[in-house]
Amino acid sequence: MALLELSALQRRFGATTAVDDVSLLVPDGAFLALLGPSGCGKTTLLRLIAGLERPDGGRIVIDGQIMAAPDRFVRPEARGLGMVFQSYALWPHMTVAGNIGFGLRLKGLSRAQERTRIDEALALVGLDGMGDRRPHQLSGGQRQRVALARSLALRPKLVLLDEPLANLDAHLRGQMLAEFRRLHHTLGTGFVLVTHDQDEAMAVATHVGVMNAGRLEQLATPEELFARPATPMVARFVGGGRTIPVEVLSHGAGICALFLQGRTLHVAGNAPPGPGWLCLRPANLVPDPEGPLAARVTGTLFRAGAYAVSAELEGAEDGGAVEVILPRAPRAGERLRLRLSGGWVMQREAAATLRLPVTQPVPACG
Ligand SMILES: Nc1ncnc2c1ncn2[C@@H]1O[C@H](COP(=O)(O)OP(=O)(O)OP(=O)(O)O)[C@@H](O)[C@H]1O
Repeated sequence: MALLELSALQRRFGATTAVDDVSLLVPDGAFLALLGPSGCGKTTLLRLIAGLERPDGGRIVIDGQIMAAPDRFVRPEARGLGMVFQSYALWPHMTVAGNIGFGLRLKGLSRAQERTRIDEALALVGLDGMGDRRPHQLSGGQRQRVALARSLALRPKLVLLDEPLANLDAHLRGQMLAEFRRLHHTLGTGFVLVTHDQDEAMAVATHVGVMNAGRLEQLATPEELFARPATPMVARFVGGGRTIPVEVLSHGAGICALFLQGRTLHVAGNAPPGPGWLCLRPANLVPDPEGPLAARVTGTLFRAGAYAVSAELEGAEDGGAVEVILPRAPRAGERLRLRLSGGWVMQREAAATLRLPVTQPVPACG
């Protein structure tokens, strides 16, 4: 059964359409990350799923149950979901156990059952024995774990995470990401994570939905997003990608022949002959003195032990901006020779019609 099914979902605020005709279907046990630039509508979409916003149109089905439709609206507390927010939203005057137990009160459990659920939830997030502390006696990372334990204690079918790591430092963020992944594997609970950090999304998600101006541009596995972006926006947004205008000469068996810098190159793609975009990520351009392409260095940043070099492919229609990773610092204006070790070609016109069929389930990845 599908974990989450959204059909033609709409949410408007005055003249702004925050969520614009979004349809998607994710399978049971998926970890969905909603990714996109600020203001693209990802938080509104999460709030619609949670029941904190009412849609202006469309339908939300969670685990086979209609939660919102033109004639139906299930209240947030009746949706059986867990929610973890950036702010943690813990009660400061209650102990950790009290905070976790608060949501359990409505479940009609006995004191002993409640205690067992609290202890189980604390153990799940690695906070055994901390039930008597108050939130101010915990670190930021520990508070985030309490917020997570509180939602897991309810044994929800789906946990919604709204930028839950935004207040943590890089080290703690890494730890919590590993924790989310572990919990997802061990519990089999579905997760929906809202983030603007693509490394975060790619690290934990089985499926990533990229949003732009209220619309869903693509829903795919992280690997698919990298290898086969559906729209120019996804190509540019994910993984430091750049798009170069090219002329596609022919297309067959998933390979496009294209014309660039006076040469014919063969690159994976789905574009018919005519104007196309060559989508390149830094890893697709390899320095090679015999390489067929030439580019001029325009800037350099030292990053993660290597040089992230901005360059311009010679002769490209729109300046040909690309990024290349070099093991040495290049000279300003240096002419680099490069070869392609990957890339993706898409049609330049009518890119919107190239959207992948997001209403179809995407196979779960390992
Ligand atoms: N309650 C509201 N009233 C009016 N406009 C709103 C409201 N909530 C969101 N919006 C608008 O809807 C659009 C989408 O906002 P949303 O918060 O969903 O984006 P986001 O992708 O989560 O952004 P960010 O990453 O900055 O949090 C924005 O233009 C925002 O200004």
